[in-house]
Amino acid sequence: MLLIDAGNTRIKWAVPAEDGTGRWLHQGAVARGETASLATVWQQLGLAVARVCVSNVAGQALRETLGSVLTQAFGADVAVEWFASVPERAGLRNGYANPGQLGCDRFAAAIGARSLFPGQELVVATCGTATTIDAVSAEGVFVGGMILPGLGTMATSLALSTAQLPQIEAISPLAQPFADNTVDAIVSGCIAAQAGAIEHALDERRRLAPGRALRCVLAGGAGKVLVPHLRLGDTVLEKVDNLVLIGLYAAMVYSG
Ligand SMILES: Nc1ncnc2c1ncn2[C@@H]1O[C@H](COP(=O)(O)OP(=O)(O)OP(=O)(O)O)[C@@H](O)[C@H]1O
Ligand SMILES: CC(C)(CO)[C@@H](O)C(=O)NCCC(=O)O
Ligand SMILES: [K+]
Repeated sequence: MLLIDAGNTRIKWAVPAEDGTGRWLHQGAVARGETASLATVWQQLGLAVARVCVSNVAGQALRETLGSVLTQAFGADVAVEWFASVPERAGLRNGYANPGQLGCDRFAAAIGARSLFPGQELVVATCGTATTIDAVSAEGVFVGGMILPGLGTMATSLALSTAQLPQIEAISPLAQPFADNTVDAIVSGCIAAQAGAIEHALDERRRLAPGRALRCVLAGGAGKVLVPHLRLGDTVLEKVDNLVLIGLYAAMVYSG
């Protein structure tokens, strides 16, 4: 089995072990523009892949490229499931008014979070190109969520929209919130916006589902930058890598 998380910036993939442990035998990631290089990567691993499950939020052109890369690597007979947001899957009910409108990576991430923390009240924050902060109830309902620019996207939008603000090369942890230079001030502002949105979402969820122990599941590349800045009170933080891939795996092996 091959699992693929095609995001707007990067394509992440993994091959799970067949022993049901959810351990990865192989994994990798490429920039979206390098999708074609995956054919050689996969061929060189000599994988015998019968089934592929893809979460793609990067559009139709990427879907076509990925489709032909999969055919090139594994032959025309390989069974590809294009994972989609549906009203219910793997024990998770989709609370979107129009279930198909929900990004399939968010649906997969929620299934993944629930497979790791079953029966728990969850707020799932995924920090990629966009940041999404979603509520998943203890009963297994994707309640709904928030979408905001991701950490890098926020910083880049400032550089693009202003004369004097530079593009930030790498966001490193900050010593102090009130910075004494431009780069650190941008970083501090964007981190505060991201961390503040997550804290706000947790507050709202505590208000709407009072008296329930809440877990904050944090995923995505920018998550590690945010960890030291999050004020969570008694909410337990669970930092998880590859949450979308974990969710695709859980959906593929689910037997309700
Ligand atoms: N050390 C870091 N410094 C700055 N930004 C970072 C850092 N680590 C991650 N990011 C930011 O995190 C985001 C990348 O996270 P991640 O790798 O999970 O997403 P992605 O795979 O690129 O996104 P997508 O799934 O949307 O394709 C980008 O917005 C990037 O700018
Ligand atoms: C929000 C993103 C970009 C996060 O990757 C993706 O889930 C997406 O394109 N979603 C579609 C819109 C929605 O989820 O409501
Ligand atoms: K768009």
